[in-house]
Amino acid sequence: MQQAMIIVNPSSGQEEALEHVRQVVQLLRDTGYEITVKETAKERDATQFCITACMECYDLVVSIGGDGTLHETINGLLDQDHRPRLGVVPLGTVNDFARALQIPLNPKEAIRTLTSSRLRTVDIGRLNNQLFANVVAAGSIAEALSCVSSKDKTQFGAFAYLKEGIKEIANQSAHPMVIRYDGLTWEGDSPLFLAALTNSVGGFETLVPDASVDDGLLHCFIIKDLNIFKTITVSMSLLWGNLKNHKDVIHFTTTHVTVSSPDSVMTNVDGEEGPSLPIELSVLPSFIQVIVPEEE
Ligand SMILES: Nc1ncnc2c1ncn2[C@@H]1O[C@H](COP(=O)(O)OP(=O)(O)OP(=O)(O)O)[C@@H](O)[C@H]1O
Repeated sequence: MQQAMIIVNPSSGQEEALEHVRQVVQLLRDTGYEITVKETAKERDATQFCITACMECYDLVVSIGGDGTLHETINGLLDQDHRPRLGVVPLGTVNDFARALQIPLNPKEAIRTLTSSRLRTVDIGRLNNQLFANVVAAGSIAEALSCVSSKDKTQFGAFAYLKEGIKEIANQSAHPMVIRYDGLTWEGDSPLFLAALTNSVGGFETLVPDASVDDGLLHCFIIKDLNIFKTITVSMSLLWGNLKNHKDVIHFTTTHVTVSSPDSVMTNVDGEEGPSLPIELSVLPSFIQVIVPEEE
């Protein structure tokens, strides 16, 4: 019999997570899985549970929660020989990973998708000694994004991030950064360096429209030091899906990049606060298999 582990953050999804778990258990049991349910109580629990699933050769891990729970779950796959398939039931406010894979954002529909026979092979990123599923941002805007409240995210969606980002640029708080990739070095003041694996970043599917989950690439952006007027034009470019062509934005794709600064600069990793610079990023191509909806 195949074994599935359900990792659930009971505090996500307006406290309805446990009701969704009951449906997932029923569905997967009917499909012939033996089920283990693990509820997270604190940071890193999801990582520990996923490590157990790898060591005990589970066939499937289902992450029920927001992008934070998903991020912690995939971190259990680091340096493991056996990596279970992944199912996702998105209960967060942004759900970038589900968006990028066209997994329904409605939890009930996402649960039905778990019986799909279609798997998608997906790249994962490595940041120093941890993994990420979607995006790493560094700089003063990244710091501001970590402070976006759940209330604002629920109320304004992706625009809550835009609001904080614009406010931060208006504060003119760029940091000196040194960014090295493919034998090249960029040095200058920047309020934001961003590396995305997927086309959905902070709920914006227009930021990196051409990124795909299996292209083996980090899609990187360096925003140059901006004044208020340029901030508006950069924001418009983001919304229109052509940020990479803006003259105050440097865009490149790579498989390996390092970012450092003489200042103390924080990062944001998959929407949660990350380590401070320096960071080294790389791609782990075709790292996991994720259950996605059947093709129409
Ligand atoms: N039982 C728990 N109670 C409170 N927090 C928890 C619990 N279990 C895990 N956490 C922490 O909550 C963090 C955020 O969880 P998650 O992203 O799933 O939910 P969310 O905040 O609803 O989503 P979003 O960030 O998209 O709004 C996780 O990174 C984890 O460290």
